[in-house]
Order: sequence, then C-alpha cells, then structure tokens
Amino acid sequence: MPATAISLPSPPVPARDWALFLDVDGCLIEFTDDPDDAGVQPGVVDRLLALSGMLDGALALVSGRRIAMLDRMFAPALFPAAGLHGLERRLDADIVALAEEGGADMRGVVEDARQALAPFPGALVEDKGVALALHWRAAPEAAASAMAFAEGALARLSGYRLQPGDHVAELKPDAADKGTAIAAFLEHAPFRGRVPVFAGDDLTDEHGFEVVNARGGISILVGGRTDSVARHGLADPAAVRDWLGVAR
Ligand SMILES: O=P(O)(O)OC[C@H]1O[C@H](O[C@H]2O[C@H](CO)[C@@H](O)[C@H](O)[C@H]2O)[C@H](O)[C@@H](O)[C@@H]1O
Repeated sequence: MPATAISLPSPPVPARDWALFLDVDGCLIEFTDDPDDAGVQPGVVDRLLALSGMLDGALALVSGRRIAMLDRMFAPALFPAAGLHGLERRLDADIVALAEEGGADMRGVVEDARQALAPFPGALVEDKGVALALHWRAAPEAAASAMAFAEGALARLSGYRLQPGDHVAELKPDAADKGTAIAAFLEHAPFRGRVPVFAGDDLTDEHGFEVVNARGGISILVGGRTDSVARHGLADPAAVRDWLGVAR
C-alpha cells in the first residue's frame, strides 16, 4: 500500500557500500518555470564528486534530461548517467543511445505541439530529439490541452509511450525507463554488488523505486506525492542536499 511522504522514514546517511542513483529536477535541484533556467547550487558538484570517490565511482545521475544537458549543468564533472528516462546511458566514457533520433513523424509532432500550445503564453515545447516534452508549469491553464495533444500524438509515433510528470507530458520511445537503466548499471562495476539507493520525486522515478525495492535497496521519495512505492522520504531538494552533506 503506497504511503504518504510525510509518513515515510528518513533515509540513512550515505554508506560506502551503496550504489547511489540520483534524479535531478525536483530532487537535487528546485523546479523553475523554464527548464533552461534550472541550475545546480554551489557546492553540489563538489559534494557529489566527493561522494563518488567514497563509493568508488558508484554514483550516477538518472534523469529525463539528455546526458549532454546534464554534463553542462554539472560541469566540470562527467558523472555516469542515464538520460531521457533511461534511453541514453553512460557508464564510463561513451553515451549509448537505445533509440534513434526522431524521424519525420516526430518532427511533425513537434511542430504541431508548438501550435497546440501557442495560445498559452508560458507553456513550452521541449524538443529532445528522440523525445518531446510539453510543459505547463508557467501556464497551468494549458494542462488539459497539452495532455490531450500528447495522448492524440501517440497514434502518430510507433513504439512510443506517454510519460506523465510534474507539470509536463512527455512522449518517448518505450524502449527503456529509469528502472531498466538502474538495473543495467547494477550489472556492471563499480555498481555491481552494492546496495542500490535511488532518490527521485516524479512518476518516472517509480520505475526506479520498483527495481531498487526488488533488490533490497533504499528507495527515497522527494516531496509529498501520495502514490509512491518508495519506502523512505525527504521533503524537498534542500532536504536531499542536506542528506547528501552538501555545505549550505
Ligand atoms: O528526471 P528528471 O531529472 O527529474 O527530469 C524530468 C524532466 O525535468 C525537466 O522538467 C522538469 O523541470 C523543469 C525545470 O525545473 C520544469 O520547468 C518542468 O515543469 C519539470 O517537469 C526537463 O525539462 C525534462 O526534460 C525532464 O524530463
């Protein structure tokens, strides 16, 4: 039975035998109206690098963003990462893409999405190549139109699924999710054989929580969602940074 975040116990302090997986938006960093305005607070990168050293490198970012965008946000660090909700992966040097860039069908959907959201100032279309996000954080009145557009567009995109999120609807290939990405990392050094720990806030993170729970790990819901399978909770990104030991 899912529990409310407020009833979830806090996670233990990070331990040397963990494989630590961290979601980004809404978990490590606060939400902003425009995804391009989101930034990583001072001290976060240095602390994550220190934690990665403590874990012999077993720390990865697991995000809906592209890995190239994560690299810009967390520069100069290049952490192991899963991007696009698991469709991109980097264990050490190279980024492996599990789905091809969107073709003509996707280009048409992107153009039509821009038209569908044009009447709603502040609503945004984020073109991620193989995936597409329709955002309405700054235009809540666009929510129903964005969801209706995304549901309708699925018929035009073979092999795609709708990934709902926090003030966002995303269209992405159904080839992977955050759970399959975490499971794949756990097959390889330095992640293999460690206690999997995953912190995240959104519906896409539930796939990761399920994998971590099934392996006896530690799942951590950030925020107050009430429909999660996570077994631990933290209130917000500031609490996540405190838990990780980021200096204030
Ligand atoms: O898996 P995550 O790292 O949490 O990424 C999920 C999506 O995050 C971004 O959108 C979210 O954050 C934006 C910036 O704060 C916010 O404006 C938006 O409302 C949120 O949904 C990102 O833009 C997406 O591509 C990610 O999939």
